[in-house]
Amino acid sequence: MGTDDDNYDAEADKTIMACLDLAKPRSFFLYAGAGSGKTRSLVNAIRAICRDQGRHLSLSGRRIGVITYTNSACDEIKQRLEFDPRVEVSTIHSFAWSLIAGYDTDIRQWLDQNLLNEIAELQVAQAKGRPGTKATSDRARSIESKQRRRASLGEIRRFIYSPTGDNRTRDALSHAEVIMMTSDFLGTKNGLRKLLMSRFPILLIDESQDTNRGLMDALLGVQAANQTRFCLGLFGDTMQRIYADGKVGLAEAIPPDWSRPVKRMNHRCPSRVVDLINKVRMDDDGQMQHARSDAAKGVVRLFVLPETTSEKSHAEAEIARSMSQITGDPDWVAGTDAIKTLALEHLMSARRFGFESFFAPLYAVPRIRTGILDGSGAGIGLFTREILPLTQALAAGDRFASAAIIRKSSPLLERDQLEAAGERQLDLLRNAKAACDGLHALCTKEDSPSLLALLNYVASRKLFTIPDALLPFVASTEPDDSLETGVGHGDENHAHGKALDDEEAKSETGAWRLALDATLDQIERYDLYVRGLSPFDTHQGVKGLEFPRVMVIVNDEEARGFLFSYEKLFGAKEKSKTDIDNEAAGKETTIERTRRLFYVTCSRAKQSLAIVYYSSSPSVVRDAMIERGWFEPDEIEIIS
Ligand SMILES: Nc1ncnc2c1ncn2[C@@H]1O[C@H](COP(=O)(O)OP(=O)(O)OP(=O)(O)O)[C@@H](O)[C@H]1O
Repeated sequence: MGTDDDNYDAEADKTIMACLDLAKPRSFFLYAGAGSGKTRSLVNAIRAICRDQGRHLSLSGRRIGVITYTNSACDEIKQRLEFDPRVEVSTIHSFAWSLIAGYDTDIRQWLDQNLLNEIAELQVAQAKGRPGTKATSDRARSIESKQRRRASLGEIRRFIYSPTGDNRTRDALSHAEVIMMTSDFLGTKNGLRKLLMSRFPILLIDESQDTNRGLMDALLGVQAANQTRFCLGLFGDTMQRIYADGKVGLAEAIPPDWSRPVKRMNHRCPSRVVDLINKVRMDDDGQMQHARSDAAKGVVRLFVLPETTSEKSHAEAEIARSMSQITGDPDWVAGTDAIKTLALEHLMSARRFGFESFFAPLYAVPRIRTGILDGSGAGIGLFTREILPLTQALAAGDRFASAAIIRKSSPLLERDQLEAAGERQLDLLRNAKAACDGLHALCTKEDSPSLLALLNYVASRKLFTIPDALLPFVASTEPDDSLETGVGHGDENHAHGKALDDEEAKSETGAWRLALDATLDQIERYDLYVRGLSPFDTHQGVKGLEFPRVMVIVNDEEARGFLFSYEKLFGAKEKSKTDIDNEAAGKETTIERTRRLFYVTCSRAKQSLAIVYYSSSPSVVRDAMIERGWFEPDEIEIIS
């Protein structure tokens, strides 16, 4: 049966291939449920174009553009296409930047106008606000900083966009600015539209339900004006729109002459999970999927616990044990790596995986949040890309790896230094080795040294360059041979045990002051987490991925967000007045948003799925779930 199932939706792939004709392109919209093989169709379609029309592409110097949602999806697709040079796979931000980079005059004008608009908006709010409040002083600061930035625009010759830069400079553009600018330019500048089409006659977008709506509108505009020259291929699932950025009503905005291939089979999930996600979807658009005929039945369980459960990690370990017994699958207890645990909020993962004291303070500062989440923030790289790998190489006695890190990033062995040293090069090497030995000694002396101690040691030995964000915590940058003093400097400088006032804790410097108290083992776990290599992730972060065993943690109270409410979705809490008003006005409600998120998490499971739900009213949840038919009575366990 397997092969029949493999070809169940083969018609959709044929339709797509027919659209991707460079001589006669047609745009298409492949919207289908989870696990239906959309990403697979995308990769197959590109392979087919390269095979059949690759020569034509190469001769005309054009490429197929592919936009993915995350860097890891980008790498995955590149690999599956064996890094074919005729295909350019990028995230939306790098794609946008590749179009507008170098148009510095246009960028400067846009920024100038945008800053003017932002300042005007802030001034209106300021005029209405009460004087003397915190909001007023924040706004005043923001106005000032925008005015300063505006005044300095003339001095910037070349703007940069550096998603992984450790130092933010005045010429750097933010993620949001790059996207907004590109959307505006595509809407108004004919030259840029032509450039886009001549570079990428075919542009395919994966997970397009979450593509920034401004940019999506701009691309739809380009397509509408150039139907015979430009093919836009959208892959996605409206039920999986989980970010606020995506275009609401995208399906309705697609012109009638586009092709709309259909896929109905779920190739990923066992039949019980397909059944569950079909039911979850019933109240949305009612689209149904079939499981493969060779799919296992699989297991789904709902464990409901009181919100007040104190030892949550312990309860979750017990549940994993139960799942192992229920499923007969020993991997549920084979160590956390075999399970993927999905939490609603990063802090919940940080708490469970053990990197909260490093992460929480930095994550609390909105301005630097993105960089903290993707590991690119200012100051982060010193720990994750330099100190951590070096200490690991030293601990493993891997002299080759430690030498490679030093050569790559340490100022001690920079080429200029080596050249200037002439005969004394050996001294430099000895000095670098002594600095490494000292670092190793610091790490072995304490269980796991504090980041502050490490920072000060590294600064005192000039082992790595200290990024601006961390300079306030370095007591002295003079060389210092004493390990003890190196550590001591930090303690002096650092307000140990001193509570920070609110204002300071919310600033980047205040946040670092707290985060530097964390130990190096937290960096190790944080690094695994942001690279997607830990057993934890968020409900949102696993879009597009799949895992054999999935544990979904649901806890509104711990997540403290306002965008999602599982309590309302599961019937433990009444709809609010706003929900009812939104519903009446045809606007999106919290319940709809949460339902889509729940659909995404459940549909990641390839074998078995445990939902661990901390609720204010466990028995109400059980009754509601049975009544709605999402779970059978024997699939629900209340743990008190
Ligand atoms: N026709 C097929 N035959 C066999 N396996 C398939 C087929 N299509 C997809 N699969 C497998 O099913 C799984 C899901 O495929 P894929 O990730 O492409 O789905 P998707 O539609 O992009 O999912 P999602 O929307 O959940 O991200 C993958 O393991 C893939 O290899």
